[in-house]
Amino acid sequence: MGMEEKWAGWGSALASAMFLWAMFRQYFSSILGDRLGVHAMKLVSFFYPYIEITFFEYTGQRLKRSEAYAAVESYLSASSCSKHARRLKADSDREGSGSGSGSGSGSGSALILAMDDHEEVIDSFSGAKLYWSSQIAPSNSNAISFYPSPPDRRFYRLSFHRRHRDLVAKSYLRHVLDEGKAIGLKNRVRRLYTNNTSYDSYDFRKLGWSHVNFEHPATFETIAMDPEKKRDIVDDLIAFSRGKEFYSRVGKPWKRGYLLYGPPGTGKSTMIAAMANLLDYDVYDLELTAVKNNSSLRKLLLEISGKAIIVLEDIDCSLDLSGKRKKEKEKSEEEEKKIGSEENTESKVTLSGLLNFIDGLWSACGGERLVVFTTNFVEKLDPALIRRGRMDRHIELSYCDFEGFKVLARNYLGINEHTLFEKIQRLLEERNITPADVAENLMPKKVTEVAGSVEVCLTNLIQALMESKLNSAKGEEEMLEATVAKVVEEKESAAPST
Ligand SMILES: Nc1ncnc2c1ncn2[C@@H]1O[C@H](COP(=O)(O)OP(=O)(O)OP(=O)(O)O)[C@@H](O)[C@H]1O
Ligand SMILES: [Mg+2]
Repeated sequence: MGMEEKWAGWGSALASAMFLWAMFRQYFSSILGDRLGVHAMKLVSFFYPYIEITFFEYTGQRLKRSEAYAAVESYLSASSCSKHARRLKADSDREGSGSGSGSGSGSGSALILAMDDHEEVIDSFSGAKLYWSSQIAPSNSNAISFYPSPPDRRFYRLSFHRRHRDLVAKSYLRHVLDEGKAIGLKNRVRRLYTNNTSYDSYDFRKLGWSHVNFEHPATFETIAMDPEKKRDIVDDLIAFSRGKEFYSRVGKPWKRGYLLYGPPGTGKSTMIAAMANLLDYDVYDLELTAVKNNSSLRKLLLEISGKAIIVLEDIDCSLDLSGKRKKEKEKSEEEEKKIGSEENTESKVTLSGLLNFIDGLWSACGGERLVVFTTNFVEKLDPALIRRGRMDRHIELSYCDFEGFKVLARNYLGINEHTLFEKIQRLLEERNITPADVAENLMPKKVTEVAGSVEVCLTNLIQALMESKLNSAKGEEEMLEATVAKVVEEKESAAPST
């Protein structure tokens, strides 16, 4: 009798035994049944001495992709065992894992190869053979429903002989997870995320964030600002990114808040990009007006990984957060009445929801995150929102000074000095011009402009400076505006109400 026939014989005998067991269990007492169950399992394990471990892609309430699954995926994509896989999936930018890459070229466009569904590979570790398969379990919802049926569940299954149990539990799994995480981190393509307009609670694959690869070239070297201030910010950021132990020692979640404020065009958004490039973090650009309510905001927060900068741009315009919390309460009571009306698609995120997002209990999930607010009008913000501890650093980005100009001249024109610098320095001391305007004037306007282009650019800048507002004149203008506003307000409040 051949080996295959022998196995087939055993297989059918086992199947008959299982069938008889099922019949038996149905008709005899549970106590007897349970005892027999133990013996039946022993019998099965005698003929099938393999142990299986399953790693599902989404676990628990499916809020978050499993880190173990992502690590296994990266490990299998990069490990030598996957070279024997016949069917692979190729993608240049897959969801969530920062997975291992098989091959590819160019930053951000690495082609990621992973085992296709129902593919099997064999790994070996300390003399043991480990069998990995990637599988997909179809959703078993047959009910006809108005909502989309739950999606299929992907998982990896590891099988090994029971004699390797200790080896797998004590060292192999640790090895896979550590290697997988390291590979994932190394091949990570940094991403810029933005939140979708609605969070689909019926399909967890429609996650709250969509992304593109993050490709902003800004660095701290190219930012025009006071060099000492710049050094201070860079040091602070680096200390934060290395501060895991410090934060756990002092009992603080590993996160830090930055408030960047200043007039338009002074480099707030550019600084966020430079921060991401310095620390190698992903950027989550949160559009608050697209978040339905506080609970959606929490779900979004849960999907944010570590090593991330959460950005809320123009926070003063995002929501009506400027009012005091009392006003906010009145407003939300009013809005609560509107709940249920279909036309009411406005965001119902409240100030307290946002405060919880920044430093509530949930905010500690994930770790290693920066929260950055930007605004043009810092005075409009509720003090609770920007108090130290929430926004740990307040950084003012202001009009271009001579030091800033020198950085831009070096970046744009490749020069460290010029005879026109003195005049420009004098003008910069007298007048307000944003770094964005300086940069625009230093940009060559023609492709062919080579000889004399430095003079042309610097003369353009001098011209722009002459046309810009005087510092003092601006100050006076602002004071005048403020006084007029105050008088009007006083008059209105003094007028008898009708
Ligand atoms: N400090 C700076 N250093 C270098 N370049 C700058 C700086 N500030 C502005 N720029 C240039 O000006 C452009 C606009 O700057 P940016 O978008 O960062 O301004 P912002 O402060 O975010 O403005 P807004 O308040 O309108 O959002 C950038 O593309 C950048 O090239
Ligand atoms: Mg901006």
